[in-house]
Amino acid sequence: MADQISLVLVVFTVAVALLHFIHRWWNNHGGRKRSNNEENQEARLPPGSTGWPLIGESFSFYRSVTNNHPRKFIDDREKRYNSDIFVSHLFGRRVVVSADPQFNKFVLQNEGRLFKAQYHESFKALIGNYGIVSVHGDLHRKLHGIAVNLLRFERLRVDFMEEIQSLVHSTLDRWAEMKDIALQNECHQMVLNLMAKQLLDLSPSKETTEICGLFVDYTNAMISIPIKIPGSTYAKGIKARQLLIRKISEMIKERRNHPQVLHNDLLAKLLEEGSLSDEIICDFILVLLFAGHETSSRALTFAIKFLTYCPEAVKQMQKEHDAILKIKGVHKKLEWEDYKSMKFTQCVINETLRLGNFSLAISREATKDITVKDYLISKGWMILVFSAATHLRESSYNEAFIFNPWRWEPDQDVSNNVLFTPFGGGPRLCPGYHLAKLELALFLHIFVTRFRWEALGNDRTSYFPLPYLTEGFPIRLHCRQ
Ligand code: HEM
Repeated sequence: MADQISLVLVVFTVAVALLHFIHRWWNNHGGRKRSNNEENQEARLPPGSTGWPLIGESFSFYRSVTNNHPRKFIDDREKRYNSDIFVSHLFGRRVVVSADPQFNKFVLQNEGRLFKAQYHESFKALIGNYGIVSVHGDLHRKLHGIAVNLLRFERLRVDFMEEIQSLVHSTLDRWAEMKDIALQNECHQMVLNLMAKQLLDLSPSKETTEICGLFVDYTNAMISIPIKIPGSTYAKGIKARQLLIRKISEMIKERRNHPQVLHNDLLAKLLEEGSLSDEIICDFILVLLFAGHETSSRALTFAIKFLTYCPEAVKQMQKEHDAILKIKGVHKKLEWEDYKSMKFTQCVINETLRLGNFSLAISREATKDITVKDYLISKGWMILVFSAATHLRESSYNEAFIFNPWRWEPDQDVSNNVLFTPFGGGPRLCPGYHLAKLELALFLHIFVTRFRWEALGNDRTSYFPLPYLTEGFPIRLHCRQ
């Protein structure tokens, strides 16, 4: 027995020593030295570690972003290296992680010149050849311009204001009957219905529920291990993409065959444009559907979650919105001026976007060698623009982990705030920026004027791969009056 224990101890010690040796060798040779630069340039890489072979520092990163504290990964390394730009190795790639707001802004502004959005082939297979997020150059400029134009202020004012309110009201009628709802799922379906209506003129029906189901598979595949074997999450996502593209493509054919039937939606405007092929339109619509509902629906859920634990903010919201209702009358739809008058609501929205971090980090690839703070980032390196780190930095936001909408009262105009970038920046700045804020404001108006509510149980936040509440945030609704 003693012999066996000794043998186990020896094997264990040798294994630990071996792993330690591999770890050191990887950091000294594997991770750093594979840069295409000479020795003197290597020395100027940002500080950092490429962690363990293959897995790198993925586990520490994963633990941090799934544990309610997405800054921990950054905090630990900032302390260790005394730098907010450092090297790491995440999910199979060596990366430069940046929590430096000025450098982050520089990276996003220089998209297409010094950096480019670059995604793995498996992701591109889901997005399509012409999905706006993965195209570059002239085609990107054209598609981005079309998206900005389709979602600009004037369009929102005319085409979206009324529709959003009707859909939110009819959804909340249903919620009022249900009383207990799983808010996260419900918001997901509601925002998908909104996008389906605005993009494809589809009213809530069996078809939109089916599309929502396909989107679950599609979204899961975006964040899965990309193995395309029958039954795998990734394979299901590819299948969902095919079905979704087929649906959009059939709608395009139908519209081309029956031009006399008029539709007031974004697909109609894309067809009027006349310069895009059907394949481009299909990929474009699919990405808009995806980008437009995955982020906004989470923002709606988180806004209610944050408010739930901040009764003072709920009181102030109700005061603001009850006053608007009193002037308008209960049955009249809100107009643009009413939306613009929601001052405290804008603070709640900013704070929700800051604390919710619906786009935790944005990745880019360096297309040239770049020097920053005396560090050299070589061409081909991936850069992780960690906007959440800036949003949750104590030195920028006092008690950064506390929901405090009043912090935005002195300065609600965030357009030039380099510390606050929930919608990214530069040539890929989110074109749905204004729509998302409008959806949030109108939803909050209708929700707080119609309901009081309470949370049913405790929920935990995970930020990976997209922020979500682990229990789906079940709530009980009570009609006000
Ligand atoms: C709270 C809601 C939203 C947040 C936090 C958000 C965030 C972002 C961010 C950070 C980016 C930049 C990604 C990058 O630089 O790689 C982006 C891009 C994009 N967003 Fe949004 N978004 C939201 C809502 C929407 C909505 C409602 C739509 C459309 C209906 C939309 C459509 C897009 C599109 C098409 C892109 C790609 C732009 C490009 O690559 O040129 N987003 N979004």
